[in-house]
Amino acid sequence: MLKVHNLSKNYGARKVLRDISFIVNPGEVIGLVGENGAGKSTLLQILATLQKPTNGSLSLYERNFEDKKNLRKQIGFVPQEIALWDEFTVEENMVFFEKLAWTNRTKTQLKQLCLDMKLDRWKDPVKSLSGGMKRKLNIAISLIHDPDLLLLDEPTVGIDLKSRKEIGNYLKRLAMDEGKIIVYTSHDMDEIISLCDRIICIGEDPFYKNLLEEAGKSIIPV
Ligand SMILES: Nc1ncnc2c1ncn2[C@@H]1O[C@H](COP(=O)(O)OP(=O)(O)OP(=O)(O)O)[C@@H](O)[C@H]1O
Repeated sequence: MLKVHNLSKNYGARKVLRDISFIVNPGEVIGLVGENGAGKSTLLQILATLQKPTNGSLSLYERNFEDKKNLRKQIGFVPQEIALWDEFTVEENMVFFEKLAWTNRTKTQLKQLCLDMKLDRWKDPVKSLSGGMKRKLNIAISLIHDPDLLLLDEPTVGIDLKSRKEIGNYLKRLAMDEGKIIVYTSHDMDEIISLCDRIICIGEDPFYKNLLEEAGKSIIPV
């Protein structure tokens, strides 16, 4: 279970997140929506332990977020910016990140993760991949250490519709079958509506809340 209690984040005088509290249960896919600059990436980075909140407390399965070293073993993060070794092949990238992970994986398992993400360019250098293919590889890398909490910041930008649906279904199954917690930001409301169990609306603008309520989605009050 992920618990966030009275979380705030200021950048200097700018108050980005104000007093946010919510709980996410194992097996849930949570959408994070809001206008540009609302604070979605900031919240994801705090959940990924990459930023400290100004105030508030967080825990994942009762492990406090002060315990970063152990917590990071339980968290997978796909940032907005693609972070890969361009000169290396897909295989070499997967093997490199496997060495940094805490779980040992065979090459067959690593290759299967790429195939699960609809990426079949195992022997090709990353620099020869399209933007969407690089994003698929980024998602596969985030899954290598089998995290309990998976955080994805606009992961499907540039990915074709068919692959997006397949990756979405894969993530949903991961949550349902293995109890993973998935928190996901996207500006694609159709994707959010079809993929997410519950949704957090960040920011003051009621646009997203109204739209989601009209679509009959469950909104997490923060
Ligand atoms: N490191 C930083 N230093 C100062 N201000 C920051 C920093 N990072 C983000 N901000 C500001 O915090 C606010 C929230 O930014 P954030 O990237 O979290 O928004 P977002 O909801 O993810 O936006 P988008 O939909 O455009 O990706 C913005 O006003 C941004 O300018």
